[in-house]
Amino acid sequence: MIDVSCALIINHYGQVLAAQRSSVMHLPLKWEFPGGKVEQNESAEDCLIREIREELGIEISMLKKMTPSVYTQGKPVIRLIPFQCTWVGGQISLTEHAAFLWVSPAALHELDWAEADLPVVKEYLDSLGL
Ligand SMILES: Nc1nc2c([nH]c(=O)n2[C@H]2C[C@H](O)[C@@H](COP(=O)(O)OP(=O)(O)OP(=O)(O)O)O2)c(=O)[nH]1
Repeated sequence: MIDVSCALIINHYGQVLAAQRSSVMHLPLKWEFPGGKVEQNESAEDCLIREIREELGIEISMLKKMTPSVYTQGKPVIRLIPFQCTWVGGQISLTEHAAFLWVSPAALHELDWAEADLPVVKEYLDSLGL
């Protein structure tokens, strides 16, 4: 099983950043929360700060850890570790993804999410009473 940290980056309007995997990545064109694999001797939080710098070029601050979800259908099995975050600096510039969107919570269900992200979307909507 590999640990993957991911970020629900929430802006001042309450919108959440969704990132679309590129056509050359595994799970092409699926939407996900940006992040990546936790390296050896790295915390999930440090991984996320590093990955968001690499993939989006911005600085984030952690707000809250959410419930990890384990996705067993793929290989390797993935444990997705989500964090709610705020954007604290820098300008978004994509290095790996095809696109990004700021999505209002009510519209999150409209995107074609990677399977492992669906429980994360649900937990976030539940926490808002949606
Ligand atoms: N980053 C991220 N990965 C996800 C999500 N949902 C999901 O199933 N995954 C999967 C896709 C990939 O198989 C794996 C993460 O790999 P990755 O390729 O994005 O991470 P990485 O940048 O560390 O990988 P690498 O290219 O450096 O090896 O987790 C998600 O919301 N965010």
